[in-house]
Amino acid sequence: MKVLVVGGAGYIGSHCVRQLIEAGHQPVVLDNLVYGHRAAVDESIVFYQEDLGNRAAVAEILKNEQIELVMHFAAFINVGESVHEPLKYYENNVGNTIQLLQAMVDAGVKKFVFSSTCATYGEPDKLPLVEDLPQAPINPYGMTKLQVEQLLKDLAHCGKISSAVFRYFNASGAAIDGTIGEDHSPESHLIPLAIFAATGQRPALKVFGTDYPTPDGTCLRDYIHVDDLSRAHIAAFDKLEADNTFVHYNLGTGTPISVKQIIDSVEKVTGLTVPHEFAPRRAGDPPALYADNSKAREELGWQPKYNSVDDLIETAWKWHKSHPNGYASK
Ligand SMILES: NC(=O)c1ccc[n+]([C@@H]2O[C@H](COP(=O)([O-])OP(=O)(O)OC[C@H]3O[C@@H](n4cnc5c(N)ncnc54)[C@H](O)[C@@H]3O)[C@@H](O)[C@H]2O)c1
Ligand SMILES: O=c1ccn([C@@H]2O[C@H](COP(=O)(O)OP(=O)(O)O[C@H]3O[C@H](CO)[C@H](O)[C@H](O)[C@H]3O)[C@@H](O)[C@H]2O)c(=O)[nH]1
Repeated sequence: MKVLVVGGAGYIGSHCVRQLIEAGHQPVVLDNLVYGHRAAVDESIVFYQEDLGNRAAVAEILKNEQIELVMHFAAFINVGESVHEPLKYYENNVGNTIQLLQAMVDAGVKKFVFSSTCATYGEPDKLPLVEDLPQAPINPYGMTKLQVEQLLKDLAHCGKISSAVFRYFNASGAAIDGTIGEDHSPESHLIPLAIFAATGQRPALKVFGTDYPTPDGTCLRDYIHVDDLSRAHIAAFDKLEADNTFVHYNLGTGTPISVKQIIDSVEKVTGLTVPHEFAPRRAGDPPALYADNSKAREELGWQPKYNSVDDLIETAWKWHKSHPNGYASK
């Protein structure tokens, strides 16, 4: 299948490009490089430095490249920033996505895979999270993703575009060979920050909240390896053959892991100490988020390969050790 990977120079998109090639597909990447890295995508891959909101240019690319399916990873992803700059988030995550979908309709491309998030569930009453729980995001970032999900349902209903939507839990880890990995700027995610604290590249890690109603008082999350995410996306391609399709899946391991457990694991894997200090809760953090992933297992025949957080952190460590300054290390 010839696939346009929008946001393919970003963290998750670049890993998916690799998995697409391994699975025998032909990826073409579109990214405006506002946050992505050209070096995250092999030079042999056709690369368009373009904004997804440029409907005419994207339609042209879709037609010229004879694209059959679009995978959409491009978005602004910082929850805290979305609270202070909602327009920036609605403009890119919703407005530009509408332009992309319009371009697909213009070019007659009908298959779409979308990166959504567990943030669409807000603060759930029940755990683990199953897909049919109510979606009530508590921040603009989550709301932009929920709005696109709704639009995709409507587009499936009228037969214009069939979609597979994936609600990711905490995307983590790096390619097994350590050649590509996570390089967000600014970095806000726990695992890279814990590693940077261990190596002395950053100050002590702040543990946001130690008084949560969890076994050790710190937040519980579900850390899922980027390659496991990518494999689930590819497993859903068959579902998109039929018109009027809208399928949606949680992607997590199903195992809750606390912030303290992540610190312990980083110390074990790196052999270094993670200097850390206790800090107040971070606004908008639910105490616990972890997936019931049985729907993806049953319907896609998918299962995560990385069920041990040590194995997952091992891959992140291999990347950070060999690229202490991310892609700028090259
Ligand atoms: N990282 C996580 O833990 C996580 C969790 C849940 C959902 N997601 C979703 O997964 C997707 C990928 O996340 P990521 O961590 O890889 O983010 P990322 O920032 O590393 O990648 C996003 C890519 O999109 C590109 N981009 C942004 N706006 C663009 C535009 N207008 N035109 C063209 N390119 C544009 C950026 O340059 C970047 O390369 C996002 O949609 C995010 O909301 C991520
Ligand atoms: O310096 C830090 C950073 C994080 N944490 C804690 O570590 C856990 C994980 O935090 P991350 O920022 O790594 O991830 P989030 O769970 O906040 O965010 C994830 O889920 C969000 C939805 O809620 C978005 O989708 C986001 O892109 C995705 O990474 C949270 O309990 C957070 O409070 C710390 O204690 N210290």
